[in-house]
This record gives sequence, structure tokens and C-alpha cells, in this order.
Amino acid sequence: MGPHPAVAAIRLAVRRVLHDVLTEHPTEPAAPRDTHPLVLVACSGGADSMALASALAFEARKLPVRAGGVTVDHGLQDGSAGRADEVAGRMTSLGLGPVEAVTVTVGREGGPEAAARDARYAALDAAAERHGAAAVLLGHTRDDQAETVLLGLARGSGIRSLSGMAAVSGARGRYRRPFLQLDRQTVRKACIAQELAVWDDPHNSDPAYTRSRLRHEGLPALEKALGKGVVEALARTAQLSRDDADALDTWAADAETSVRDEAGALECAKLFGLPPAVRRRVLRRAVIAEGAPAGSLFARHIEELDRLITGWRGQGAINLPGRVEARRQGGRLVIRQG
Ligand SMILES: Nc1ncnc2c1ncn2[C@@H]1O[C@H](COP(=O)(O)OP(=O)(O)OP(=O)(O)O)[C@@H](O)[C@H]1O
Repeated sequence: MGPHPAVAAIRLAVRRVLHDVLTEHPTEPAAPRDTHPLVLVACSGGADSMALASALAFEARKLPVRAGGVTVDHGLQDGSAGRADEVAGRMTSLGLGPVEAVTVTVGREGGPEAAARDARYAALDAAAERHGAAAVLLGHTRDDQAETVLLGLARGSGIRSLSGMAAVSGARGRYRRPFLQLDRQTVRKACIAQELAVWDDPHNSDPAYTRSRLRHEGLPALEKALGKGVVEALARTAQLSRDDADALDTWAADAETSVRDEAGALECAKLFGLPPAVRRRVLRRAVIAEGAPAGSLFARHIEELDRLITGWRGQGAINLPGRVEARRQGGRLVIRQG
């Protein structure tokens, strides 16, 4: 008898990603094991990432791939260090190695969820570099993607945010999300079928957190009103938005060169001739090129800049993140370090 269908589905999803990694890092099965590419799973101990860890351990045995894991202790809950050790122990029991539990200090910037996420990705990046990992797997599912799209819609985000999480992201495409096309239900069933011990993060059901309310109240209400296909439809919106956003980014990269004069200033008349979606992207690129951190540049900054060139603010200057200053000088917009 073959594996439970849900177990087969999660293994297939991981196998596909491992094949991608092997295509990028061709390896002879007969080559020494320490030359095989290393794939790490980022595991919280929750159902999604434990299922991912189990599928990685299973599939890696059949391929010239080394499989390890990292768990991050945010230090935000009582007993979190002990739990991280426990999660690391579970990964080792699955046959993964190297396995590491890393403790981080969560800052205060941008709210608790964003601060924990920033600290977590910094720690995962550092672990990937330390171990020379070819890829780091994350357990996001299609349901997570749908939640991200809904949050973006509710915040009035543009299509880049509505495109949600990419299947491949991060420096040198290190982050992979094998479960992005799978629904959470399938992943949870795979955990049950394999009798995996998983940890339920109380934050995931704490109504104090926006995402938790969306997961437990918002999406079920939408499904009740509109039918079960909502999650799938939102994930499709993410994919369509990603394609559109990529196309506009390419357009903006080309447009940027044509609106700059010899001195590198942006010519307002030419900017004004661009469709607003392209113009805003050109402005964003120009500000980032002067050193503004992408993550601190919000829609309101770009809108302010847009008003500077479309005349609402006439002459004048505005200050932007990263000590970047934008100044309108006649028909030109000069953006530089202030
Ligand atoms: N503390 C952590 N240590 C390592 N990886 C983590 C940690 N928290 C989250 N991740 C990674 O990020 C992914 C998404 O996490 P998030 O908490 O947003 O979703 P989740 O649905 O609760 O996932 P899970 O069921 O795996 O906890 C996880 O599947 C995992 O790969």
C-alpha cells in the first residue's frame, strides 16, 4: 500500500523543489556526500513546517542532497528555548542534519509580528550562509497566500503586495516554498497520517493578532458567503498580480533611463507622460538608487513625491527615508542624499 494521499502530495511538492535545486547545483550521486548541496528546512515545530521537515527527510534519502534544519527561538514566550531544543530534537529524529536551534533578539520596529519576522529571516539568512546551504524551505501554504492577499486588499495595497509570497525568493533565490500550491488541510492531514508531533503556536489562535482573526473568523466568513473556492481564487489573484507587477517593473526599469537627463535628474514632463503605475515605480527606483531602504519606503512617500512633480506642491523639497532628499528644480526632479 502506498502512502496516504496527503503524504504523497507533500512529498511530491518537496521532490519538485529538490529537483530544481539539483538542476541548479548538478551533483553526481557517486560524488562525496559533503559535496552534495545542502537544503535546510526552517521549522517552527508547527504542523506545516513539521510536515515539510518530514517530507524533506524522506525525499533527500533518495537524492544526492544533504538535508538539515533550523529552528528560531524568538525568546518571546516562556519556555521558548526548551521548545526550540525539542523541535531541533524532532528534526534530528527524522534523520535531518545538521540541525540548529538559533536564538534571536526581537526588536521593536514595525510592530511585534513584523519585528519577529525580520529577526527570523535575518537568523535564517545567517544560518544559510554559515552552512553554505543551497536552499532554505519554508512551510507557507496556499491558505497563507490567501490570507496575505486579503490583508493586502484590506490595506489598499498595490499589486506587488497583492502578489503575496513568491515560490522562490531571497538572496540568490535561497527561500523555497514547496507547499504554496497545497491547501493547509492537506498538509495537516499529512501530519496526522504520519503521527507527527506538532506544536500549536498560541499566537496562531490569539485574536489579538490580525492574521489570526483573519484565519479563524475572516476567511471562514468569506467561504461561508462565497463558497469554498475563495482560498484558491485569492491564490490565483496573487499569481496574476505577480505577473502584472513583474511586467510593470520591467517597464519602469526601461522608462527610468529615458526620463533621466545627462546630469541624472528626472525630467518632469517625461515623467508626467508615463502611466501613473509606471511613474510611481520609476520614482521608487530612483529613491532606492540613492540609498533609501526599500522596506522603509511606503506608498505615502511615493504619493508625496508624485505630487511634487505633478505640480500640487509646485517648487520645494521633501525628505525621504535613508536621508534622501527630492527637490523640484524647474522642470527637473533632483533626488539625492540630503
Ligand atoms: N520559529 C521559527 N523557526 C524556523 N522557521 C520558522 C519559524 N516560524 C516560522 N518559520 C517558517 O516560516 C513558515 C511560515 O510561518 P508562519 O508562522 O507564518 O506560518 P504557520 O502556518 O504558522 O507555519 P507552521 O505551521 O510551520 O508554524 C513556517 O512554515 C516555517 O517554515
